[in-house]
Amino acid sequence: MVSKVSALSGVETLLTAHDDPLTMSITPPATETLSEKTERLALEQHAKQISDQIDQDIERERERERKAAKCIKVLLLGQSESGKSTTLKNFQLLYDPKTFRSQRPSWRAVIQLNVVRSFHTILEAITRAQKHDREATSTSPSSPRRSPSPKIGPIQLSPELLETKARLDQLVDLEKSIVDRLTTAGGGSKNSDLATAALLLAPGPIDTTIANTQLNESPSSPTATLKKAPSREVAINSSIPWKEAFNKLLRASGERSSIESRDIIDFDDPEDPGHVLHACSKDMIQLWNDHTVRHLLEKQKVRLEQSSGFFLDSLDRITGERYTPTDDDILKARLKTLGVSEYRFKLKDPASSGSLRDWKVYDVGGHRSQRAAWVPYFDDMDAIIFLAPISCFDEVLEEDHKINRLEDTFKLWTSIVSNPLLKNTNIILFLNKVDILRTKLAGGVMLKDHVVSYGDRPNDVDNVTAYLRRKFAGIMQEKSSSPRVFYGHLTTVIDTSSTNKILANLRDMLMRQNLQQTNLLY
Ligand SMILES: Nc1nc2c(ncn2[C@@H]2O[C@H](COP(=O)(O)OP(=O)(O)OP(=O)(O)O)[C@@H](O)[C@H]2O)c(=O)[nH]1
Ligand SMILES: [Mg+2]
Repeated sequence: MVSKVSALSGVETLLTAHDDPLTMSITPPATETLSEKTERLALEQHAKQISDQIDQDIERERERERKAAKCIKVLLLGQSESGKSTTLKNFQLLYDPKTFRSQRPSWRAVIQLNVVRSFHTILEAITRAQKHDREATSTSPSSPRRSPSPKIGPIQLSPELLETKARLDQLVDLEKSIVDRLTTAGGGSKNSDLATAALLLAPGPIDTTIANTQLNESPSSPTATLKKAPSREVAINSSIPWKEAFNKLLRASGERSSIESRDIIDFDDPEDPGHVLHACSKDMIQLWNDHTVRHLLEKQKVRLEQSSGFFLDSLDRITGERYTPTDDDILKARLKTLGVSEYRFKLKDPASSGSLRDWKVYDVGGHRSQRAAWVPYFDDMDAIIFLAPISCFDEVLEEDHKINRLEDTFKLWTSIVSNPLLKNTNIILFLNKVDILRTKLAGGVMLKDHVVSYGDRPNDVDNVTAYLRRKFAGIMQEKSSSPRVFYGHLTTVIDTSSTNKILANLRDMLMRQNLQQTNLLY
């Protein structure tokens, strides 16, 4: 039997079941007088008002929760090696340090790989110099056309140096084994997570021809010498949680259950590349500090100090027996991104009494072949952080040696600010790698040789950054798909303290905007 009761409205009370206990308990007595009835109806009216108020409060609270739950989304964009993944690491270190630090063992392997690759480059440079040396001595003076390239020239390589080099040749094999270890824990496919984790070698062999270390001409300046980016890199398919998989694997092999990274790193594992690195430590340090080696690298324009994943100034520490990466090491580690990956954080919202707000930060691969994957993420972003590596004004794209990296960045910036899908999205520019820019300018590399319009302005960091900043702002003003405020920051995203301040300001701005949009703040 059905009984429908509107308990708080006496007038509208509908009784269909006179024997229902609840109905009977609220039915007015038959002897009710007029004044009793008036008093009862007034009470019921008052109760209804309270009930309605409660309903409204509940509904408002639900609405607030619904709106507050709207997550803030940030997309990191920029060309390859602009610093997107490093910016993401800063987010993680700032807002999810526990997860960041639990990933130390995987980053340790990447850092070892970076070190070994740097040595691979040095060994190749020495081989090139040897080849030139041989060519120089075998060339007869009567055939001047075959004289060695003036860019390299004969360099006297001592027998000791060549012996050191021969001992370090084993690092090339170590490189392969570290990649294997990162992918399938030693080459097998026992661990299915890692078997599919696919740390990939980007296509193209290491190109060691002398011509590539010399002339690549910038379209903006026919006389400019451009630095060739390394042509082979290890990349990660970001759709797979490789760090977690790698940690899991190490835990399994070490039969450890703790998630503390120091416990996970199994220093006694005979397969750990750390043993070979430690055994080679003295030779590595000696080779890197050798004057002849530095000289031939300089002659071949191999500037490892300015390249990604440079750790050679910390060899002593990194080749130590029980090396564990620091936070700074992890920020400097280089692993190319493939695909798009989403990272979630919960951040305290200072504007709403410290309640937690979900954030999603998307990191994408910046290589040209990866850029088509960006577009589906343009919808519904609160902000884009665009990374412009301004130190790269004298470099070419790894994927196309005819294209200057700064020119590519300007083109990308133009296409992002003018994209109609992004007209409601905040765009924040990071003019990144200011530290490298400073070193380059101090070393005499002239911006005007690559950006003709710079003219005879002083070649120092203040003037150069102000000029580039104006250029980016000008493009935004001219091309933007909607009126926008230009947010431009000079950054060195491997420097956590300065980057954290910028990210904290960004966080506050986005939280405030998000609240304004949901009409809760005002
Ligand atoms: N010295 C210096 N190095 C930086 C800076 N920003 C990033 N790096 C380094 O540059 C390298 C490339 O940075 P990533 O963050 O991997 O670049 P990315 O934009 O994610 O590159 P892709 O994944 O290929 O798209 C890493 O080794 C970083 O540590 C900076 O401001 N200064
Ligand atoms: Mg990346």
